[in-house]
Amino acid sequence: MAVIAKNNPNIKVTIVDINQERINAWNDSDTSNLPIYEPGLAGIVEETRGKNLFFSTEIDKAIDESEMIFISVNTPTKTYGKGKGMAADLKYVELCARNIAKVAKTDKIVVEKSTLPVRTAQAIKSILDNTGSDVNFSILSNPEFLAEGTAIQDLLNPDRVLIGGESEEAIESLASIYGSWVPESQILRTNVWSSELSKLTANAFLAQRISSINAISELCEKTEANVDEVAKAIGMDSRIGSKFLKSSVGFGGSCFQKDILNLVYIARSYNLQAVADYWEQVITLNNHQKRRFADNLISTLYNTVSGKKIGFLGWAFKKDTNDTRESAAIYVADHLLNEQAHIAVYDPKVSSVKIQSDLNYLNTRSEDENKRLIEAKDSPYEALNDAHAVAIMTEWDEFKTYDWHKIYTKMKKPAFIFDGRNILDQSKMEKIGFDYYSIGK
Ligand SMILES: NC(=O)c1ccc[n+]([C@@H]2O[C@H](COP(=O)([O-])OP(=O)(O)OC[C@H]3O[C@@H](n4cnc5c(N)ncnc54)[C@H](O)[C@@H]3O)[C@@H](O)[C@H]2O)c1
Ligand SMILES: O=c1ccn([C@@H]2O[C@H](COP(=O)(O)OP(=O)(O)O[C@H]3O[C@H](CO)[C@@H](O)[C@H](O)[C@H]3O)[C@@H](O)[C@H]2O)c(=O)[nH]1
Repeated sequence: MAVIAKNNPNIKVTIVDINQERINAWNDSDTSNLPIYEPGLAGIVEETRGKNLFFSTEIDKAIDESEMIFISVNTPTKTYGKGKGMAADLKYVELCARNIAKVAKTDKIVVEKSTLPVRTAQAIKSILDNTGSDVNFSILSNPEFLAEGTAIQDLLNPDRVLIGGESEEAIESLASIYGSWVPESQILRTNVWSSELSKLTANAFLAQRISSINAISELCEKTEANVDEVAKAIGMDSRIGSKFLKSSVGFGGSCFQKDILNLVYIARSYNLQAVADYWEQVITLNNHQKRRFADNLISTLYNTVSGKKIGFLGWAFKKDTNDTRESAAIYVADHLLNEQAHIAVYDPKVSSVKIQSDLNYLNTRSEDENKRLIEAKDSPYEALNDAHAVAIMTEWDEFKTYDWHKIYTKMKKPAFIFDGRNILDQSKMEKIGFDYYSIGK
């Protein structure tokens, strides 16, 4: 919405949320307090806020005043009832639709911006069309393809913008907003169902590439092949392409797992078992990769980490974000804590409170125990002081620039590095004296 506001000074954009604390943070005059850390975002908020970009909790007022409404609320995996652990929970989307139906007195274009199961537009339409009033609603699907950490660049230069809908007038109205900065050839129009399904499919394909290269990484470790060399060799085939082939401790983030589980659930609900089984393997392999990383660490440390200090570099699910949702670090830490390890974490953007709440959410042990076993440190050197091993969980660039000689001298010997992101130079680390382990080598 900030990027839309920046590129359309004549359009008033109001972001409304039920969460007062979040809205307050978005309105904070010190932009370092914005709730999301995303390179380039604070500058755009500063440029547009109070001019044509507004943040508020007055939801009904914003609905009343708007001609176009983007539903962008969360669609997490269900934690209860039918489809628990698989289906997307659409209650927040439905609440929005009901709120719009209740408040709207003039015609509206309603845009599905949240990631939704294919055919959700039908449910939204049914709610909006049964209000008894003569207000007309046009529903569009306009999935979001930005990746966190590069969101602003992705939005300013999107590979494509996808708009699915029936009403040509509504489609062109939304297309003209993007048209102020996106070339016309990159604005794709489809039917609603193709648009909804394309979003789930795009995420499934992207995640599948990571699970595919991660599956090969395990084979590399057995055969003296090097996964980075294999990725480079296959990526130079233009049919395969070089992007998204970086082997890692496992993908995280709020989207991939949730959207694939949702895809699997939809396939099963149509009784397409082979299709569902196929995509489910992407998640199975990802869970295996996270577990394998933790198990390797334990077995290398002479089969026990009990009472040992393990330093974690990184907690976010990828670099350049403060988002930790589904981060591999959470699951690796949980496994090591079950083995009574002590963990000290340094992440440049993640707070100690967040780390504790991520672990408490898993409900594996008491909050007090989590507090006792894992702590966040303000500097990497503190986190690694006296540690038996370093686990690199996020690929923050600054990790490469540390004084690794100094870190080595302060660690217990033998000093181990488990590089879950393959970011350090193996020969340099070995020369310093580290026992260095990475993924797929
Ligand atoms: N995060 C991403 O990078 C990304 C990228 C593409 C698509 N998506 C999709 O966008 C959607 C939102 O994701 P997110 O990461 O921003 O989630 P989020 O949980 O960070 O934010 C959702 C916000 O919606 C608010 N909300 C919930 N119900 C509301 C209501 N009835 N009225 C007003 N506000 C309400 C919540 O308070 C919260 O602040 C999801 O469907 C997700 O799959 C996210
Ligand atoms: O080669 C790679 C690329 C990514 N990752 C990991 O995969 C996860 C997801 O990364 P990324 O896709 O870059 O970030 P997200 O913000 O989760 O973005 C994905 O999910 C969004 C939400 O649906 C979509 O909009 C984006 O297009 C899609 O890339 C992270 O843990 C990465 O570290 C790898 O391990 N290897």
